[in-house]
Amino acid sequence: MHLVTAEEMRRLDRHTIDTIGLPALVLMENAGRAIAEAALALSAQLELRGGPARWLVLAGKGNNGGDGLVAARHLCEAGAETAVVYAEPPERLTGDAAVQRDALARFGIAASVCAPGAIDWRAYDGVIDALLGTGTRGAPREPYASLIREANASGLPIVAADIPSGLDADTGAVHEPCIRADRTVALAFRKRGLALHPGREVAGDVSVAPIGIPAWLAETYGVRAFHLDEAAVRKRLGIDPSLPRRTDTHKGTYGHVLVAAGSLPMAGAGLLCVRAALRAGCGLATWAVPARLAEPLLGRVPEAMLAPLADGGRGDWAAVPAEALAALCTGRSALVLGPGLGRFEGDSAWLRRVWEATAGVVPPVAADAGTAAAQAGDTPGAAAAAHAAAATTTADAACAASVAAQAGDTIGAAAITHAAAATARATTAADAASAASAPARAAANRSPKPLPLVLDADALNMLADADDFAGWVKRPAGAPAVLTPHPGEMARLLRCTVPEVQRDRIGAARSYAEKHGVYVVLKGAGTVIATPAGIAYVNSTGNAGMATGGSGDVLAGIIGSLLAQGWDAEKAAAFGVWWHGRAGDRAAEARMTTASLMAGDIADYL
Ligand SMILES: NC(=O)C1=CN([C@@H]2O[C@H](COP(=O)(O)OP(=O)(O)OC[C@H]3O[C@@H](n4cnc5c(N)ncnc54)[C@H](O)[C@@H]3O)[C@@H](O)[C@H]2O)[C@@H](O)CC1
Ligand SMILES: Nc1ncnc2c1ncn2[C@@H]1O[C@H](COP(=O)(O)OP(=O)(O)O)[C@@H](O)[C@H]1O
Ligand SMILES: [K+]
Repeated sequence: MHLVTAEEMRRLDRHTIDTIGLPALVLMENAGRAIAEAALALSAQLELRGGPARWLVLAGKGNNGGDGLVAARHLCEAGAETAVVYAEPPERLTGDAAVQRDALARFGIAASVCAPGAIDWRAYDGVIDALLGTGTRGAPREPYASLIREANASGLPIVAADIPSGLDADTGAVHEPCIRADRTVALAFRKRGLALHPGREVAGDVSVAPIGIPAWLAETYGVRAFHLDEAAVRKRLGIDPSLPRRTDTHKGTYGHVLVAAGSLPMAGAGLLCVRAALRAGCGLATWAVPARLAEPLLGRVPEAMLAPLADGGRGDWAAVPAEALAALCTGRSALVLGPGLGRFEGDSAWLRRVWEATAGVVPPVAADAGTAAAQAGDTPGAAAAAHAAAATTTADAACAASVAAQAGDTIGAAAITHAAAATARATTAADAASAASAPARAAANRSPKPLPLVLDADALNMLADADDFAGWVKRPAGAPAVLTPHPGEMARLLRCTVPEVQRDRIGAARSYAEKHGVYVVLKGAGTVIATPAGIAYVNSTGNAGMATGGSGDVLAGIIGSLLAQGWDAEKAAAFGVWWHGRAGDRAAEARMTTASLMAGDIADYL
C-alpha cells in the first residue's frame, strides 16, 4: 500500500538489518525466492516446448543482481533450466551479491559474462531482469544498455526484480533504454516509479513481495505516499466501496450539493457534473446557472433543482454577482464551482468573494447594497439586494428574487420582489437598489455558514491569476477546499511548466497543498491526491478512454457530492478519484474499445 522512494527504501533496509537484526542475506534470500516464484507461476502459463521452462537471469553487479542470483538457485531447485549472464565480470560483485555469486558457482549453474550480441535468446523461455534496481543513477550505461535492448527485442516474457532496469524508482521516468517487463516483483514495498506514469506502463503486473521488512516500519519512518487501490480504499481510508446505507434515512441525510457550472457554449459541463453528483449519492442537488440557460436546461436532469442567476441575458457568469451565488449556499452542504464557467473581467476577485463567503466571511460588497443589511449580517438578504441593485432588467431582478427565495430568505425575497416591481416602474438600477435595501435592512442577523468547496476548470484559472491568493482567508475545518487541476492548470497554479509538473507529480501536488492548506487532485494517468498534511495517493484505476471532454466535470461532481454527504476531504477526494477511475474502467469494458468512452458513460457506471 505504501509507495516508497529509493532513499526511503534504503533507510527501511538499514533499520531492518541494523536495529531489528535480520541479516541482509536473509532479505536477499526472501527477495530471490519471491522472484523465482513469480517466474515459475509465469512458466505455468507459457506454452513450453515439452521440457521444463528455460530461464535466463540477467544479473547486474549490485544487490539487484544478487536477488537475481538467488532466484536462479531457486529456479534451478524447482527443476527449471537456468543460466546466468553477468553484465560485468563477476569479480566486480561485492558484499552479499558476491556471496550469492560464489554459492551459485558451487551450485553448478551455468554463468557467463555479457558480450553484446552473443546471447542466443531462442534458447530461453523467459528472462529475469536483475540488472539494475534502486541503486540506479541516470540512464543505463553499457553493457547494461545493450542487454536491456536485446532482452526487449527477444520478445520473451520478462520478470523484473524490484523495478524494470532503466526505470527511475522515484519519479516513474523511463530512461532510454528501459526493460519492458510483463511482471515486476517489488521487494518489500512498491516503489513510487511503479505507480507513476510512464513507469507504470513498463512494469507490467506488479506484485509486492514481503521479504522480512515489516510494513509498519513505513509508518514509523513517515512514508506518506500510498498506492490507491481497492485494498487502500478499504484498509487505509476505511471505506466499503459498495457504500452501504442505513435503512432509516431520507434525502436530508445525504446532503445537498450546489453546482455552479455551465455557460454558453459549455452548458454540458454542468449537466455532467450535476448528474455525476447525483449518482455519487447526495440527497439533493441544485444547479446554479446563468438565467439565460435555465429554460433550455429545464428538465435535462429532472432529479436536480435549477437555480437561475440573473445574467443580463448573456448566458454567462460575467454579470452574476459573487454574492448572488454565495446567497444560494445557505442550506447547501457543499459547492462545486468551475466546470464550464468561462472567464470574465474581474473574475479572480469574484472568486475570492465566493471563497470567503463559503469560508464563513461576510463579503465586503454586501455593504454596498445597504450598510445596515450587511451590518445585520444577513448575507443572503444583503447579497440578493446587491444583486438586485446590479440588475438592470425586470427579469434579472425577478431572478434575484428567486435566489433569495431559494436561500430560504423570505425577507430578502420580499425585498427583491419589491425591487423587481421598482425596476419595472423606474427601470434604473438606483431605484432597484433603494427599493431592495429598505426591507433588506430589516433582515435577520445571520452569518454565512462555511461549506466545503470544489474548484475545477476555470475556477482554477481564476485562482491561478489571483496574485493575492496567499492573503485569502484560511478555510475553517469543516469547509475544506478541494482543487482538481489537470497538469496544465497545475502548472498555472504553480507558475511553472507542464513538463516540470509531470516530472514530479507527487511533489507538485503536495507542495501546493501544503503551502495553501488545500486538497489537490492532480488529474491524468495516475491521478495524485495530496492533502495539506503532506499525504499523497497515486490512483490505480482509470484508462486512456477517459481522456475525453467532460470526464473532469464528472469527477468534480463526484467529489462535491461526497463532501456534501459529510465525508472528510481526504476520503472524498481519494475515494472520488478511485471510484471515477473504476467507473471509467467498467464503462470501457462494456464497449469494444476505450476509444468509445464518453464522459457521460463514466457517470452511468458509478
Ligand atoms: N538490504 C538491501 O539493501 C536489499 C536490497 N535489495 C535489492 O538491491 C537493490 C538495490 O541494490 P544496490 O543499491 O546495490 O543497487 P543496484 O543493484 O540497483 O545497482 C547498483 C549498481 O549499478 C551500478 N549503476 C548504477 N547506475 C547505473 C547505470 N545508470 N548504468 C549502469 N550501471 C549503473 C552502480 O555502479 C552499482 O554498482 C534493490 O533494488 C533490490 O533489488 C534486496 O536484495 C533486498 C535487500
Ligand atoms: N490516460 C488516462 N488514464 C486515466 N485517467 C485519465 C486519463 N486521461 C484522462 N483521465 C482522467 O479523466 C479526467 C479528465 O479531466 P480533465 O482533463 O479535466 O478533462 P475535462 O476538462 O474535459 O473534463 C481526469 O479525471 C483524468 O484523471
Ligand atoms: K531490475
